Parts: sequence; C-alpha cells; structure tokens
Amino acid sequence: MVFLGSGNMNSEGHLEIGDVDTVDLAKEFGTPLYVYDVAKIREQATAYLSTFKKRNVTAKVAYASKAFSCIAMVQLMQQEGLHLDVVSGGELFTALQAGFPATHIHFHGNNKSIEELTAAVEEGVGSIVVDNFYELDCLKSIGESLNRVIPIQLRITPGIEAHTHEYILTGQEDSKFGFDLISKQADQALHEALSSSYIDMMGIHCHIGSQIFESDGFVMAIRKIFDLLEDWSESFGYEARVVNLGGGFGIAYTTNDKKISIEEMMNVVVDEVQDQVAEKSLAMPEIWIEPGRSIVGEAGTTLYTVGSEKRIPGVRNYLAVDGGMTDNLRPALYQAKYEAVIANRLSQKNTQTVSIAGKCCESGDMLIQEVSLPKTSQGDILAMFCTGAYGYSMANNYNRLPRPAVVFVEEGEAQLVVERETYRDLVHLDRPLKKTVVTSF
Ligand SMILES: Cc1ncc(COP(=O)(O)O)c(C=O)c1O
Ligand SMILES: N[C@@H](CCCC[NH3+])C(=O)O
Repeated sequence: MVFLGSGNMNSEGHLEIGDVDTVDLAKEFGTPLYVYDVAKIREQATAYLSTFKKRNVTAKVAYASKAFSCIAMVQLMQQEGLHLDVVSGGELFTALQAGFPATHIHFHGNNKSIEELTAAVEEGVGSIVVDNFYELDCLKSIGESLNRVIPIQLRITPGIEAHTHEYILTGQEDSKFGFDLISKQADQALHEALSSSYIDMMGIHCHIGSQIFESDGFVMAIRKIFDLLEDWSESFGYEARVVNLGGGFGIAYTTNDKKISIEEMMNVVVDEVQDQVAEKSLAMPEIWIEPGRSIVGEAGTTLYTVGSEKRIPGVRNYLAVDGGMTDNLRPALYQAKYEAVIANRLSQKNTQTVSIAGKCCESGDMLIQEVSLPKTSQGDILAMFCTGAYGYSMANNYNRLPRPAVVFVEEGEAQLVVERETYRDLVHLDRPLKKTVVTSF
C-alpha cells in the first residue's frame, strides 16, 4: 500500500486532499506549496479534547503555535476550543491579530525580553511559563509597575532523556530550558515566586522533548513532578492548580514509524496523574498539555514541481525539485525521513529509486534520501507527506528563495491562508548604500 498521508487517489489517478485535486492546486497556486487538510487538524484537536472529556478530568489543550503559526491557523484553533502556546513576541502578535483571546494564551521562551514580557502582561496573557530567575525578577517588577498580579507556571527540567533526536530533547539536566531539580533551582524559584504579591503561582510546567513515541518518558516526568509537588506541599505548604506536561507527542512520518494514538497517550497521562495524586494525597490539579506536531504534522503536504535529473550509474539518481531546505529544514537539521509520491501519477507503478534534492546551493540540501517512484518527467508534481509541523514555521530565505504559499483545503474548497513571498518581499527591508561611489573598471 502506498502511503498517501491524509489524502487519497481520485478517479484521474491524482492525489486528492480534502476533496481537492492537488494537481489543480499546484496549477492554481504554484509550487512549492504547503497544503493543509483542515479536517485532519480538527480531528487531532478533537481527539485530545474528547479523551480528557471522557476521562472526566479538567484539562486544557494549548496548541504550540511554533509548529505552524499564521492567522488562519490560530483562528482554526480558536474554533476548535484550544488554548494557544506562543514562544515569542511575533507569535503573540500573530495570535492577537487573529483575535485569539489573550486569556487563553500561554507565553513560553527561555529568554523572553522585557518588551515581550511587558506586552504579554499588558495584553492580559493567561499564563507565563517562567524559565529562569532573570525572567522571574523582570515579572515581579513589571507586576509592580503595572500593579498587576501575573499568573505564572514554573518550568522545570526533570532530568529525563526521552527517546528522540538529541536536538529536540529538552527534559535532560543539561538543558538551556527551565529550573533544574538536582541543584534545587526549582525550590528557589518557588520560594521567590511565592514571596511576591505580584505573582500568582498557578503551577508547574515540564516539556521533555519532541517527536516522542514511548509513553514511559511522560510517565517518568509525571512521577518527578509529583515527587516535587509532594515536597513543595510539605516544605512550602504549596499546592499546584495546574500541572502542564508540555507537548512532544510523536507522529508517524513514514510507514516504518510506529504510531501511538492520541487517546492511548492521553489515557496513560491521566492514569499516571491520578495515581500520583492518590498515592501522595494531593489535590487533583488541572492537566495542561501543549501539542504542536501532533495537531498539524500529518495534516500538511508539500507540493513541488520536478525539475532536473542527474543519473550516476551504480551510484545514485538525483531528482531535483523547486524547493528544499528553505521550505523544510528538517531533513538537513535532524536527518528527518519523509515519504513522497508523484501526485499526477498515482496509478502508475514505481519503477525507480531516486533521491529528492532541493535547489539550494548545499550538498546537504536533500529532502529524501531514497524513495520509489514511477518514471517521472519535468513538470510532474511531487507530494511530500507529513510536512505540516516545523516545515513552514522553520522556512527561510537561504539563496534568496521566496517562502511558499500555504493553502487550507476542506470539503472540496481551497483557501489561500499565506501568500507566496515575492522577489519584492525579499528586498523590501533592504536599504541601499548611503554613499554612492562611481567606480570605473
Ligand atoms: C515548551 C514546549 N511546549 C510544546 C512544544 C510542542 O512540542 P510538539 O510539537 O512536539 O508537540 C514544544 C516543542 O518542542 C515546547 O518546547
Ligand atoms: N523544530 C523541531 C521541534 C522543536 C520543537 C520545539 N521545542 C522539529 O522539527 O522537529
């Protein structure tokens, strides 16, 4: 069975997503093109909310907008009843421009600036996830100068190494994020938070990393958190209203990736929290989570146009497309694996193994190392699946390539939600040299 992401084959033998022919999308909007299956995004969001509802626990699901942020995406999350996690002034601005209620926004980051923190407090952001002592100090003075009590969570690093790529691990002791447990930084942070009348210490936050399949890392993190909460209850008389477990729930990028369903993962989380609460005789806190990848990853497909070919007999066949590490940095950065098809040749047999090259001036700009495809021609449309998370959001202008357009498809309709960058956009921040010197060669 050929993997078609969230799509299927239509009667013309073309890849269809959200009842829209992707070959038509490529014609209408050009390539590279990010296509999001809105029904799939809604399905993922619902899976989180309905699992918590079924378990009858109070929970908040905040979409981690770093995975993919634009105004339409933020609005979609609001429609689905999710909260929003932002990690910068830019993501916050996008959310507010989208009309997202500030009270449902959680603000993250390991080095938030005073300007970002002040804006977040002035806008009335629902919670600030505090990462370090500097930030705690800044918030105390911002609270005092604006005469506001600021709701916060303290981010701790539990000292856990989850099974994932080392670049996207965050819960280990040697991490730039959060307060360390072993050296008792977390205790000190709690002490400082509780001693300020401008800080409302809502609870504790922990994010162990991203693209994690095994539930045991989350179970271990929950145990560490509740050991700490038991200790804080005894030493400080402190009781957390919120336990935020971050995001990190993995998705299947390829047919070889094993998959754990959202329901299964959340049930493990709820079971463990309930067990810990009972074992330690603590009050049941609200469970907050912040999934990004698992909400949008599988819903995204990138369409490229096939261009040049290079065949090196006995070595490798390169097939180049009109994008690359500029629109999807993940293969170059994490050796991430993807699957692809030729969207206009789904009914044809695979007859060749090729490597998909990007068009950037880097040998490492390879999108897929080996994929089986039918015979291809220039102008064919290559569809690469599961590119919805950390694809467009990490897109860049290396080699001055304009960033792609993004369309949402749902029930047979396509809507442009991010326009394609133009060459003019590429130079619009540039300013010419002040001094003009006439050089004669
Ligand atoms: C603090 C925090 N929360 C949530 C997320 C979202 O993670 P993911 O997209 O893997 O669900 C991240 C990214 O790893 C993060 O750093
Ligand atoms: N950008 C990473 C995930 C980082 C998650 C943010 N803490 C990826 O593409 O997998």
